[in-house]
Amino acid sequence: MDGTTLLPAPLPLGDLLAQKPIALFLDFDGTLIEIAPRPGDIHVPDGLPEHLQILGDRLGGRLALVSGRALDDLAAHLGEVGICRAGSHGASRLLGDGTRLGEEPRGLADGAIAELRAYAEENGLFYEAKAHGGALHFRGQPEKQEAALAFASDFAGSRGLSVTKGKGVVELVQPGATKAGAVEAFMKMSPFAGAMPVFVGDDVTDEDGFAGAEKYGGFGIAVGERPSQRARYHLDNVAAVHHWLEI
Ligand SMILES: O=P(O)(O)OC[C@H]1O[C@H](O[C@H]2O[C@H](CO)[C@@H](O)[C@H](O)[C@H]2O)[C@H](O)[C@@H](O)[C@@H]1O
Repeated sequence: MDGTTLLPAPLPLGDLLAQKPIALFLDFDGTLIEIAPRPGDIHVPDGLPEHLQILGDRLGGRLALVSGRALDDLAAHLGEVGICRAGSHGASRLLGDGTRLGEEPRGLADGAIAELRAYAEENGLFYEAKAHGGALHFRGQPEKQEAALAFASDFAGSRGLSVTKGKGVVELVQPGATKAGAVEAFMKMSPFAGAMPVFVGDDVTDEDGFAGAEKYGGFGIAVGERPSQRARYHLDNVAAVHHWLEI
């Protein structure tokens, strides 16, 4: 057994809500939807956007999606849901009514994008262009992970970028964007302020979200098999998350 599977399941959401106001932060891939071979292949379950809207109302508006995807990518899959959301690993934020919260992250220079695309093409990887950076996907080809990471580290070092790792992916992003930053930005404002934050996520970058929730007196819930360093609770998979959310 690993560290994550030893973690207990959280109290049912209804019991938590009966105790105190909760602010809920939800990761997207691997948490609300199943992982697919490529970013564009995901299947969004019927009714998910509507269920999230109802959940947001139940939480008095204290619900935010916090994804590594860019916001327009999220919108392409979910539509313009009327709940708070942060994309690009937290760097890009919208309130429920679509008002932008904070500055938009800078994208990569054209030359950098061309180099990343060329590396992906030469090495049989999938390149995902993002508003704030770029991602090299090696899902299904674990033997390519080490070289992709080494390339990304060199590339980032010479251009003042940061590297983030995820499931079958390494990403190059502008420094400073973390899911903790997104939690913090929302927790400083109404209706989130004063509530207990709970962050639910499955991947490495969600550890920042768990830390952000802890900073404001809350906790993280790790999803799936990846051992978590910070989460206090655990849910087995996407279906268990939906069940816990009662959606
Ligand atoms: O923070 P998240 O909402 O979980 O986003 C993390 C990354 O998700 C996507 O990649 C992951 O899901 C893909 C589809 O299931 C999968 O093919 C890939 O291997 C995973 O890493 C997305 O493409 C990335 O941009 C997000 O950063």
